[in-house]
Amino acid sequence: MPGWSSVWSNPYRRRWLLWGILAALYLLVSVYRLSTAVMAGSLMDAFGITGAQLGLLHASFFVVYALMQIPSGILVDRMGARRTATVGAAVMNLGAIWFALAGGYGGGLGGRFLIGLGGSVIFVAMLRFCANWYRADEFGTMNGLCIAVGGIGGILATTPFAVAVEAAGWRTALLALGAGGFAVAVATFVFVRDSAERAGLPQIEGAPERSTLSVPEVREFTARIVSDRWTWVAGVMLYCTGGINLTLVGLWGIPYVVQTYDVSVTAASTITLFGGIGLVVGPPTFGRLSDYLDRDTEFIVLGTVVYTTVLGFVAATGDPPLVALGAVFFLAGSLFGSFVLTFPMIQSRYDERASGIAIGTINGASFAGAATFPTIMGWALDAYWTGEFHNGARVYTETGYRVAFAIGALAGVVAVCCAVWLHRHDYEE
Ligand SMILES: N[C@@H](Cc1c[nH]cn1)C(=O)NCC(=O)O
Repeated sequence: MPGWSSVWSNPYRRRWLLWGILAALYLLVSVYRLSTAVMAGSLMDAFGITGAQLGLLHASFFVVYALMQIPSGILVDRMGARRTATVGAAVMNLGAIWFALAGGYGGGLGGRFLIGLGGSVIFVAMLRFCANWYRADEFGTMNGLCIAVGGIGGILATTPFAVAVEAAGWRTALLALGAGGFAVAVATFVFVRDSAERAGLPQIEGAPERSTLSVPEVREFTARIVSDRWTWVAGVMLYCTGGINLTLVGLWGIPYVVQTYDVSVTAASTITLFGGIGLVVGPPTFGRLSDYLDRDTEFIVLGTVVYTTVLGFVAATGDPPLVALGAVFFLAGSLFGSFVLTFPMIQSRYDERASGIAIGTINGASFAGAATFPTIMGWALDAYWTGEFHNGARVYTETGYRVAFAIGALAGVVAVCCAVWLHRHDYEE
């Protein structure tokens, strides 16, 4: 076991410690963003709100998160990962405490808005940190590991958070997370440094100091990245795949399983848990494979084809065996690991100092999908609804759910087209 002083003085060890602090912040982002599912009943009761108002409360996070991705990239490339993540973490945890103390719906919306606003900068800051502290041929693996941390957060937001809410109440559970989050924000400011040089350590071989951008450079890179056709194609692919994943795991997956298989919410949440496990396993695996084999678009094409096939399978069968459904959710989560290989790809298309803007721009697309697909799928479900209610909630038909999954498969077809374009474009370059 290396001693503390060797961890501190060795840049190859110190970077893991600092990455761990940022990862703890991102874990919290992920817990906060998916926590409404577990608190749904308590929130409706505490604020006296309808399902639609609860949906808006949940979606408000994704709207602000998506809109903030390009500004987050700009902040990270201008101010550095440490300062951006510290401010973001303070705002996010202030939002959580605000939410926990809210007396009504307006206060709750304000708190959730602040959680989304502050949380939106953490992931991009963490990747920018990785770009400075890890070599280019380690970046795919680090990118996958970062996404996996989000997957762990998604898992913690299910049964473990439900147990905490049950034991202490939603307000106390959120207050505890907010207080813990503030402590991590302080640790970020005190310990994290933007590069080995800034930490007073020898440079990491192959990861040179990447200085921040000037204001004219920010303008120039933002304009170039946003007007690049490659950005749009990768963005549409992430919009379709990330948006559908987050919608299935975060919203419609559980009602689908409960109503189609007549099982409890707890049992149904095991199925969506498979999606979270997939997100923990897939991204580091694809990232490692991509770094090792020096391949990316091949995995992306394969990933989109399998993704579309499994969603199409549910649409075609309607009620496949639960084991098969678990496999579908697991695959959907894991294959996201192939889609986010676009992050290291876009990073390498531009000056390394603009990696925050580059990654932020396409990362926003998944969350734009997460803000729109719930409504699109909701329309399909409503269109086939027969008027049945259970405990005040609409009971949708199997046909409605099949159409919703067909929308997912259709989005998958669009993603396949984008992936093929990216592959051919990569080949021609
Ligand atoms: N964790 C993904 C989103 C996702 C896709 N499927 C399930 N979750 C992601 O895009 N992470 C980046 C981030 O900003 O959180």
